[in-house]
Amino acid sequence: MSVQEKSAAGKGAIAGAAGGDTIAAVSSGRGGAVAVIRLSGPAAGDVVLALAGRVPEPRRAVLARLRHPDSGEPLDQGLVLWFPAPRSATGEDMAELQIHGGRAVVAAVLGAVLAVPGTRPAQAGEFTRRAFLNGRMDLTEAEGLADLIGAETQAQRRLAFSHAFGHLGQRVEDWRHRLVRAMALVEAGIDFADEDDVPAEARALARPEVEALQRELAQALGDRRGAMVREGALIAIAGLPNAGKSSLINALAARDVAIVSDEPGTTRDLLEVSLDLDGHKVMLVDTAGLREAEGKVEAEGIRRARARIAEADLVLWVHDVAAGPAPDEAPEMEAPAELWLVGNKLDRGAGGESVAGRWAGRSFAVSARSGEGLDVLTRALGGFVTDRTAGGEHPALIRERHRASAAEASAHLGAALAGWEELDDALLAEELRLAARALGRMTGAIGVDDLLDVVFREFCIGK
Ligand SMILES: Nc1nc2c(ncn2[C@@H]2O[C@H](COP(=O)(O)OP(=O)(O)OP(=O)(O)O)[C@@H](O)[C@H]2O)c(=O)[nH]1
Repeated sequence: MSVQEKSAAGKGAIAGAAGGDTIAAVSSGRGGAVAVIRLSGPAAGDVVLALAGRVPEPRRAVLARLRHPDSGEPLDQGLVLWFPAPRSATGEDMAELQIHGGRAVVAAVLGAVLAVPGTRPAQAGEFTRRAFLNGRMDLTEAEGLADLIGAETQAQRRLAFSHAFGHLGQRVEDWRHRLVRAMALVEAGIDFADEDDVPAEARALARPEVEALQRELAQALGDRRGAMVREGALIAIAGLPNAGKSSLINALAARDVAIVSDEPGTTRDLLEVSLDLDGHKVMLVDTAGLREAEGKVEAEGIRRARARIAEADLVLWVHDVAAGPAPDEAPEMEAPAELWLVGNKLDRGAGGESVAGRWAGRSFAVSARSGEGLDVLTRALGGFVTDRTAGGEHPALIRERHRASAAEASAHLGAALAGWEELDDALLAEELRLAARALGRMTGAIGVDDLLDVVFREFCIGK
């Protein structure tokens, strides 16, 4: 079979879901010794034939000299891989050229690839978009892949990995299938309305399943672990002016990121630093000293600080041990999720005294200046994030998009359950259908054209 015939056969199998162009891009990062050029689309085989002189056996790396298709000039020697449709990452004919990573080599080979008719440069995320359109992955897997590529910490990598390889998608599809079964039962009431005993019985059978789904959705919505791993646990550093908040952040971040000065009220705005703490992403937020503001700017800083403290997973209340005994509790604060006391400036005062009351077991003594006590605090922070993100199954919902879909589904299930006895069959079935639709949008099984640009623009070119 010629390459063209092979390509045509492959294209038939995938019903041309992503259009007829063949896309090409450098998929490896800059500056490596080896560069990878990927191709996807019906002309991928033509390109390999034109540059390498032959198309290798599927999925076998073959060393080949690559020439310009027009001039015949040798450009480089490298490995060529051929993945005919539909067993390829995108579901289309694909090829990969592994060549030397030099700038001129890459430019020459990519130029030669794009000289073959029917090829064009790929847009960001276009390979993955084609994989989605050809049914090789669902939308949550595509998002997981974006997160896997962007993962900065090991916890993010682990979460993204399970997400990229179907964990979330399977759970959502399971919910949706159960919901569709419940809906079929309710609809049986519509179809057999003239048979007296069917409607009531079918409804009664569907109800426990809908209740169970509602419970599972509520539990998934209440689980913040996914967001905490992906976006980082938010740790706010609060305290009176001059307590050493900025110095503590600098010491924890081991770099000078916050302005440190001995003039109270220096931190007028919020400064956020992202850290990798024991493999977990943590966002440290330096908040303006909470006190009666002297100026408008400082007042605004304090307002923002309070808002951020209210959303924090943990607040470290920094206290200057040289300024007197630790307060019994943090002054002027709405109760945050969790509050620890950090007695700072240990180098200047006693300070290490045990603290009772609400701080017991959650107080630390450090010196941001000398570094004393910081190792204990850092370990405790790592332990806090590990505790909050570990355990049980992988979180079901990771992004805001997932939460919004799940919340929408849950609202429809709530409406269905609230009206279970009164609603007529058609209205009840409609609530269940809308809930199933909201879940379907999460995996991309249903009506997501409007979402694709948003999801795939996160990717880099070549992925
Ligand atoms: N001796 C000593 N001085 C410290 C320590 N930490 C901070 N300081 C000093 O305390 C002063 C205030 O420190 P900052 O880090 O700016 O305090 P802040 O809480 O961020 O202050 P505001 O921005 O005004 O709210 C500076 O002069 C620091 O050098 C410490 O551990 N020991």
